Amino acid sequence: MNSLIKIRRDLHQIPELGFQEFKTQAYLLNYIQSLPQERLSIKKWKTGLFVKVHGVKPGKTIGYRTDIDGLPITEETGLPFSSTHEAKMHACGHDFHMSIALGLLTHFVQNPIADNLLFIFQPAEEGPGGAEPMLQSKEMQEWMPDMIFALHIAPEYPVGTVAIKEGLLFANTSELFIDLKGKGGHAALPHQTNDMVIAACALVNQLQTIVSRNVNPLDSAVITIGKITGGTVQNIIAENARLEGTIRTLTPESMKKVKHRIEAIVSGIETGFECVAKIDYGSMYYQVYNHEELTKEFMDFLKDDLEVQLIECKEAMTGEDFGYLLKEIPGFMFWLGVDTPYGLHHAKLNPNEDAIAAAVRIMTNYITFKGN
Ligand SMILES: CC(=O)N[C@@H](CCC[C@H](N)C(=O)O)C(=O)O
Repeated sequence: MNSLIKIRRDLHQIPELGFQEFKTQAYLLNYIQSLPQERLSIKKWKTGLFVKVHGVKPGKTIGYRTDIDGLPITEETGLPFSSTHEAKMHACGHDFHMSIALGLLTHFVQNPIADNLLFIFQPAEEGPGGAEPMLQSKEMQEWMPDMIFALHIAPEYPVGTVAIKEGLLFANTSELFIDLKGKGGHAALPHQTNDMVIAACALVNQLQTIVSRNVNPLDSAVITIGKITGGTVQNIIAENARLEGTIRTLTPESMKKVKHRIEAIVSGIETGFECVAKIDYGSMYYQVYNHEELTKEFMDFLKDDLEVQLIECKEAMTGEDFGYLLKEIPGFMFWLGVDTPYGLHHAKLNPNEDAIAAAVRIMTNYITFKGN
């Protein structure tokens, strides 16, 4: 078996949630320390890593970032190398992203280029967000790259596909948690209570009017409530309910507007249902905005590559805290085709492993071109 596929399968078996990536960090470190060390400098940052490959005649530093965390999903792929961590899964391709980064790192340790390379192994992309604090860290400030690249697997495209666009690629995101507190009581005596199951249902419905009635139809936004909890048993009226969701917008300005509307609607629910509500926006990610010139240059570079199918894609409502790095450092992210029927965040996601070698080849060529 190809060694990067073995690495991917090893990592696939040990998914860990944001800032708990202890085994993942140890695995990455163990592998990186097994490479020739002459050109390497390594710094740990929380559960992540910064790894610098010193160039032979450095003029600049090229950054490459991978995320390393998994999701709270129970895997249903039935693969022999399924997750060994209960209710956790690499269902967003971060096992692929890490293997590709290690493939690049291995290549450039063995075949150094003129410029320095900085590999960033970033925790907590799925939440609460590792990119922004990593960017602010003294470790990164000392090794700040001049440009930075990353990729994300895309189930819908065949292997060999690179899908990218200049400018906005991924949305602005904000988590959304709303706690409702009313007055519980006997199921047969509703007039003595303020039922938070009813309030939560009304709130979910009213939240849907924001996208349909407050956002310009030529703009776009998403409000998804992914989880509702409330109540205790079937014959007690619920005193508490909690909605958990996420907001996606195409601009930071629309995010402000959507939040303003959420606050107005929640305040109406408080009045209408005589309850108390608390909104918490959790973690927020800045949009992924690809640097125009570098993206165009990358696309031109790929046009001569007969093994790559280049697609100029549309922006997506997915979020990525890589956006914080792109806000400060020129660079881009692209979608990498992995050809599989189940989407990101699905318990049956099973990407085609041929995409690992394809990505390593593409990015080895591009980084070599940029760094010599
Ligand atoms: C690529 C991808 O799927 N990213 C996640 C980022 C999650 C951000 C945050 N936890 C949220 O839910 O708002 C996504 O869900 O798009």
